[in-house]
Amino acid sequence: MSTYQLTPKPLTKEAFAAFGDVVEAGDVSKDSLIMINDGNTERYDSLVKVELETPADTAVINIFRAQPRQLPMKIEMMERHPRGSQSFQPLSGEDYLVLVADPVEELTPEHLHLFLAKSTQGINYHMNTWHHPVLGLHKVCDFLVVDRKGEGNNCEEFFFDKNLDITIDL
Ligand SMILES: NC(=O)N[C@@H](O)C(=O)O
Ligand code: NI
Repeated sequence: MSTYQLTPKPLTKEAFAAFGDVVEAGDVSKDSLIMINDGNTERYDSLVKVELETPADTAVINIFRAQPRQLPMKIEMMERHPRGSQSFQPLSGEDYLVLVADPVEELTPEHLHLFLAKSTQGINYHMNTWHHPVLGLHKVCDFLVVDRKGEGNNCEEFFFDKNLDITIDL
């Protein structure tokens, strides 16, 4: 049995850029920030473009209510959405984990990248980015999820060899 233990890096725009976007107010380029509502409100505008495979697809807004993961946690699979992007915005005030992988067809533990996202940071997986299903921590957490609805299968899964012992922890 080969053992791999991953601990997270802090989530930053730069570190996550190959996999998607970090969605947060405050640290954005000046042209994203628009004052609206007669100066009452800061609009952090168009931080992410929702990716949809065809014009017939629709972007939908969901809420995922995730049970907290028990750590250390064994990682058995990854998934990707080939027909659209998927974003997660935390609603419950808790940090969470984000596990992504390099764009290869046969994943090995070396392709995995684990990030710790702050409770103020959302993420957007670019279309077809390998990721683990939502990894909420500490308590039941809600996430606002924007992703693609349309024809065809939009979820491909990869299962690691059962002889691999891959675990994530804080
Ligand atoms: N299956 C589903 O909608 N959830 C996953 O895509 C996920 O990333 O959590
Ligand atoms: Ni997903």
